[in-house]
Amino acid sequence: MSGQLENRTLTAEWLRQNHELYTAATNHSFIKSIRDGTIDVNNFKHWMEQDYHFVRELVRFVASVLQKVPRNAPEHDLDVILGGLTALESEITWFRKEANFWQIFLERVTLLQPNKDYCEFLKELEREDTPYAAAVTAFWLIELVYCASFMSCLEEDAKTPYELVSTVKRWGSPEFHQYTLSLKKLADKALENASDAEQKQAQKIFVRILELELKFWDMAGFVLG
Ligand SMILES: Cc1ncc(CO)c(N)n1
Repeated sequence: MSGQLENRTLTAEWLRQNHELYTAATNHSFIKSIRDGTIDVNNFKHWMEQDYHFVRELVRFVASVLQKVPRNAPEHDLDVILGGLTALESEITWFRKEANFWQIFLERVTLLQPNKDYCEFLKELEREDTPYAAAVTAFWLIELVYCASFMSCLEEDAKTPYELVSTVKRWGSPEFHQYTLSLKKLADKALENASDAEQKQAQKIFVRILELELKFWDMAGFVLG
C-alpha cells in the first residue's frame, strides 16, 4: 500500500521526470571507480579536499533550513533537521581525521569552479525568500545523491578498496539511508502544504541540484596536472 502512495508524492514524481539526470548523478564514473576498485587515489584525495569545503557551506545551509521549520510543525520535524546538523559536525571531524591520514592540507585547498558554483547556489537557498518547502526538498536531495551513489559501493559484488570503506559507509550505510527517508517525508509534507508557486520554485531547485551534483563528480574525477 505505502508503495503506491509513495509514488504519488511530488518528490517521487520529480525523480521520475528527471530519471536520466538522477541516474547520471548517482552512477558517476568516479563512484564506479570506487566500486570496482580502480580509483586513482589522487582523484579520491581531490574529491575529499573539495567536499570538505562544500560541507562547511552545507552546515550554514542546513542551519537555514532549521530556522525555517514551521513553529506549528510536529516536534519530530525539527529533530530530524537538528539531527542532520549534528551529523555534519561529526562529518567535519571525520574529514579532518581522514585528511590527516591521506596527508591532505585542507586549509590550503583552492576551490574549483563547480564547487564555487554549488556553494553560491547554497547561499541563494539560505536566503529568506527560499521557502521552507523548497529548502527542505533541496536538503533531502543533496543527501540522497550521496546516499544512492555510495550505497552502490557497499553492494555484495563491489570491490571498494579497504581504505575507502569508512568513506562510503558515511553516506551509504542503512542508517544514512533511513535518514534520507526521514528527510523525504518532511519534504513531501512541506510540498503538499506549499502553494503552486512554491512547488514550482522547489521543482526548479530540484533540477539545479542534480546538475550541480553531476558537475561536482565530474570535477572530482578530474585531477589537474
Ligand atoms: C557535493 C556534495 N553533495 C552532497 C553531500 C552530502 O552530504 C556532500 N557531502 N557533498
